[in-house]
Amino acid sequence: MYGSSIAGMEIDYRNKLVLAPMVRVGTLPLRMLAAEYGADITYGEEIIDHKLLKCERRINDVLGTVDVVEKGTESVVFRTCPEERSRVVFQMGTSDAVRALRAAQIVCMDVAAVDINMGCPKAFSISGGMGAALLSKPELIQDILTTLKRNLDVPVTCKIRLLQSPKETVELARRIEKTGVSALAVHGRKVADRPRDPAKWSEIADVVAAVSIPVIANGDVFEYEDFKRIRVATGASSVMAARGALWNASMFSPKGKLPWEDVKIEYLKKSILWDNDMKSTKYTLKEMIAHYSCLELPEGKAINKSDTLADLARLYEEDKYYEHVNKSRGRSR
Ligand SMILES: Cc1cc2nc3c(=O)[nH]c(=O)nc-3n(C[C@H](O)[C@H](O)[C@H](O)COP(=O)(O)O)c2cc1C
Repeated sequence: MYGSSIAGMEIDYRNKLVLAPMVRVGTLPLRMLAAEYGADITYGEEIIDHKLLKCERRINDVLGTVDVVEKGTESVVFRTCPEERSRVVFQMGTSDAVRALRAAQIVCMDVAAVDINMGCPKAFSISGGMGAALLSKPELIQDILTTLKRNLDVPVTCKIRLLQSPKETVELARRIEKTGVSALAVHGRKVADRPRDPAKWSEIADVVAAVSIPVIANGDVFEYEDFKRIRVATGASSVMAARGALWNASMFSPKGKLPWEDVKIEYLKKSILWDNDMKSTKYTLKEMIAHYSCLELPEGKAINKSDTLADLARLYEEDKYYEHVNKSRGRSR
């Protein structure tokens, strides 16, 4: 059912495997695929409050989805469906409590929780006072989180990076806990760290020891076994994976990883099924190929030249599936 009330319902953040928020990657197909393999909670990509405020909510009867679409256009900013309602987390970029609340109200009836990104080190985030810029503004963090917490019926959470010293990170985590958030995700890297720098699990452990809300540990979890390793090392309630899941979403499966080529095709099929944004599908496929193979080979070049999902379906000999999906949509109209 679309938008039916789950007011007051809390996600259980204990012992969960979580798909991390990833720009351009964490759209509906990857979220559904990760959940199929075993992810319990799936974050959407970060969407900036300013962008959300230009959008309206539309029911898409053809796909069976709820679409958040830029007004006056057909540009889908966020697509979700009732099947993922109990596990999808909407992540937002913001630098202002009132704006964050107005934006969150557009999506909150269709998602399980709202998360604020306090870790993005990219220039566009920092210059807008968002993402990691918030880490040095504890009063603003408090204002944003308490405003959302008081006015939304869904759980509110945030995702931070490590500060300069474990003491500073712990102080911030304690302040965040006081706002009443339901969980805190900690990416075990500092703002200046690069993805290749090892995540500091011991500094996540310091946060876990200092707060009593569930902590979601994030950083360098690539294999199913790593979920247990990071939980043992940090004591965290739950674990979040980003790049590992982007490269091979079957990492969430207790049965072990499937060959990445198979997962790639499953991802393409989900993209077709949910009529995903072509830029998101192309980017995600290219990231998989760049990791396991090479974008300079014919496959990568062909993806670059593809303009539509139909082109990709043809490239991977999934044209029959593409036609079948489109025919059945025609019938449901
Ligand atoms: C392609 C990509 C996009 C990302 N986008 C976001 C985002 O939208 N919001 C966010 O909080 N973190 C984002 N991140 C950071 C991840 O959520 C995660 O914190 C980081 O990659 C560390 O986890 P890992 O070691 O499992 O990759 C992104 C990471 C990647 C690789």
